[in-house]
Amino acid sequence: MPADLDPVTRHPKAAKPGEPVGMHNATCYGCGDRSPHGLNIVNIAGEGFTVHADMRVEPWMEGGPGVIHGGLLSTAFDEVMGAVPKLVAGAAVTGHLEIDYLKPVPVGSVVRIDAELLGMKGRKIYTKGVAHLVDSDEPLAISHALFITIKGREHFSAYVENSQAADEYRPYFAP
Ligand SMILES: CCCCCCCC/C=C\CCCCCCCC(=O)SCCNC(=O)CCNC(=O)[C@H](O)C(C)(C)COP(=O)(O)OP(=O)(O)OC[C@H]1O[C@@H](n2cnc3c(N)ncnc32)[C@H](O)[C@@H]1OP(=O)(O)O
Repeated sequence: MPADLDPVTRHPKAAKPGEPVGMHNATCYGCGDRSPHGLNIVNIAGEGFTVHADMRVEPWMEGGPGVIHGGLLSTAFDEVMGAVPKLVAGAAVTGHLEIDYLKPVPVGSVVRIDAELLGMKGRKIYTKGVAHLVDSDEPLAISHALFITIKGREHFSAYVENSQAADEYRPYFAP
């Protein structure tokens, strides 16, 4: 992370502490409420530049016997940490995501991910996430991720026809 970070302020339209951060997209696998096989994560804005979300570890999320699949946990990190840019900048996509898995996360538990802004430089937004059980502060996994701000229309215009919601998006992407 660069030493000469930019000053950051909360976006005037950002969710207030305790409010849900808006979905990326209704058909987003992470947060969409119209993603039939998705995680349906609800990101909640916190104080400062933080976001958190709880996720019940369902049997279909299993990797090793009785514990969550690591790739699925990485999706949850990507989703919750990916909501942090919405507090400060708007649309952004993941450029880099890394995870240290410290302890298994049991099927049947409720895992909480706490995400925070570490800093911003130009289009680059540096974040950290910690996964723990809702009733414990012991970290089970720690993630660092870099998000890059984008212009949504430009970034997705070549792909929007692949969307489950292409019919609804088409008018917004019309030249
Ligand atoms: C009316 C309109 C309606 C619009 C509706 C839109 C609604 C939806 C809105 C938002 C949806 C968000 C959904 C989030 C879902 C959860 C998060 C995900 O899963 S996202 C999916 C996975 N990620 C990707 O698919 C990215 C694929 N990568 C790219 O597209 C490009 O590489 C991109 C955009 C990340 C950067 O490309 P460049 O050409 O724009 O910019 P460059 O110059 O390469 O990078 C900018 C700066 O970032 C650094 N950078 C880029 N990637 C880096 C990396 N991997 N590591 C370190 N630095 C990196 C570069 O070195 C550069 O730094 P220096 O400004 O020069 O200092």
